[in-house]
Amino acid sequence: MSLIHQTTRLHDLPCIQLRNGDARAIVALRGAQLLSWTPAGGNERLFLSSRADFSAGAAIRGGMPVIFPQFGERGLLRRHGFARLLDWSFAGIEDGAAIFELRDGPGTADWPHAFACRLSVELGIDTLCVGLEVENRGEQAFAFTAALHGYLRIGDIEAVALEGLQGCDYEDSANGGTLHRQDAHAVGFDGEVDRIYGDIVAPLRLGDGERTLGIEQDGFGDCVVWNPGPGLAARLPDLAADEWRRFVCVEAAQVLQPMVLAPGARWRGRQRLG
Ligand SMILES: O=P(O)(O)OC[C@H]1O[C@H](O)[C@H](O)[C@@H](O)[C@@H]1O
Repeated sequence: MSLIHQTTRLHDLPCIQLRNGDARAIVALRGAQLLSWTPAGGNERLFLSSRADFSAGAAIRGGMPVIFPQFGERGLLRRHGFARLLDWSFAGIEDGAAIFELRDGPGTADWPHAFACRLSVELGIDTLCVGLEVENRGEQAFAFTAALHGYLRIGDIEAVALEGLQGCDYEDSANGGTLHRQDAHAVGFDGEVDRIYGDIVAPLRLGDGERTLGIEQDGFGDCVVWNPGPGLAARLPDLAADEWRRFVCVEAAQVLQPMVLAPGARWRGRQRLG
């Protein structure tokens, strides 16, 4: 099978729809943000909020936002950086993957560096592999943090277990950044969970009692696990009541150690779901 693409619109945003056999994915040019992924013969695997704000300048709640060059509030830029808010260009299909590009320009002036980002989306029959490449095109080194902030659709949060993190240390962002070790075999979700796990090596498995999803990453050193729980969810205007029960974010991330790129250097990270 080979990857077929066509332009489309979703929520009034220009998008690229990808097909490989019966597998489908939709990527908005805004943010190069995956909004939908359906493996062949399966159901939608990404969560997109029914109250997502698709207007210009807003961050879309759901899918897979690309976070660059700043994760969260770890720097002077706006929260989670600018990459998820800007229009990327579609560069076509290369080696079986759809390629999206973002370069420095007027929308990135707050971060005074020359760079090129390439996001690759490889749609398999029942897998999805998303890669982020960052190139320093300037004369000075720069540092960045980044993440593929996927909202993974689940049946119900109560039955969810995330395996593969046992023994990993994590920063607990929901509790003042305190440091802990994951002792339990699986991460469960009982209230707000917002953690940055470091030194990820093993593949992860997200199970919701009905199906499981394998999650692998390379290049990215960390994994952010987030669900807002009922308390924080009630304060998020772009999430409907109880929608927090329908997703878990398992984000391939480079956060704890910002990546430093010398002039001309490139970094690559990717996450594989399936
Ligand atoms: O609401 P957003 O800006 O999209 O951020 C959503 C979430 O992103 C990450 O997962 C962070 O770890 C969380 O602290 C944050 O709440």
